[in-house]
Amino acid sequence: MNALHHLPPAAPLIRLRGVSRSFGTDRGTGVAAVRDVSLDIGAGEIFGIAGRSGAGKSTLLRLFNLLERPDAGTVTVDGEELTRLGKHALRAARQNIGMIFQGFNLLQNATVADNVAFPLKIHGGHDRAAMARRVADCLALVHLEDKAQAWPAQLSGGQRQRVAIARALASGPAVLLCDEPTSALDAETTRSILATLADVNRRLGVTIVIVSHELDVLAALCHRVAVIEAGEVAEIVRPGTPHAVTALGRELLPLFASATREALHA
Ligand SMILES: Nc1ncnc2c1ncn2[C@@H]1O[C@H](COP(=O)(O)OP(=O)(O)OP(=O)(O)O)[C@@H](O)[C@H]1O
Repeated sequence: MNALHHLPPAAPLIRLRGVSRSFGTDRGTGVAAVRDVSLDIGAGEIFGIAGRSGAGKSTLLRLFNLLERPDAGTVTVDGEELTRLGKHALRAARQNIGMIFQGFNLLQNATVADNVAFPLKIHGGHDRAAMARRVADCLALVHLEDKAQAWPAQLSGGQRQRVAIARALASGPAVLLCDEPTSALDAETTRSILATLADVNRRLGVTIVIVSHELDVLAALCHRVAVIEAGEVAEIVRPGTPHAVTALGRELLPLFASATREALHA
């Protein structure tokens, strides 16, 4: 189904047009992981990506910042068509797109503060005082001011993911991509990470795209959720959708009424 039926009314911050990505096609055993996906995601939206294992969720997410290069189609973020950019310009454009992962991906040999400062150091242009202020602001946003000098190994899983969120926000991105951000966490910690993401969205206006196999996580946090089947957008559901056409969509709909969602969107 073509997702253009579900465009948000405002000008989209993220626009995918006819995006496809296959793996291993040269050997004739190719997997079409993402097939001709067109999507618009509005500024300030929290957009979920659901799907069974192997449906193409992570590949689709990695196309948003060109961690995966599409074989066909265009990806535009905040007015910049990423698929047209050369290496140097793409690196600059990626400062506008933060990302967090299931495994946190922190530097183990660096303090919390140095982890958060890392993207700022890489891209340069910040003096020490400005960098220190930015790191402090980002750590305050995720309530970890007191852990600046701690090492990742001294933190809980939830605290590590909050450091990863602070690091992803350090360069002031318009977009935060989240790949299974709570899958390594217990239920209570998951709720606290969802609260942090909702807070980041509300306070900073950051547009969030989140992949999760946990439907309750997506239903609690997202304004809309795309259901991916065999690399295609099978449908897009949101609270108030009268009925869903996919099995996952039908599982999602009642979950939109959860207490966690009410708390996050109060
Ligand atoms: N680097 C790669 N090389 C070859 N095949 C790949 C690669 N990455 C993904 N695939 C294949 O593409 C398809 C989609 O994978 P993807 O990881 O995007 O799915 P997913 O929905 O995120 O799955 P899961 O929920 O299990 O993580 C799968 O068949 C997978 O095996």
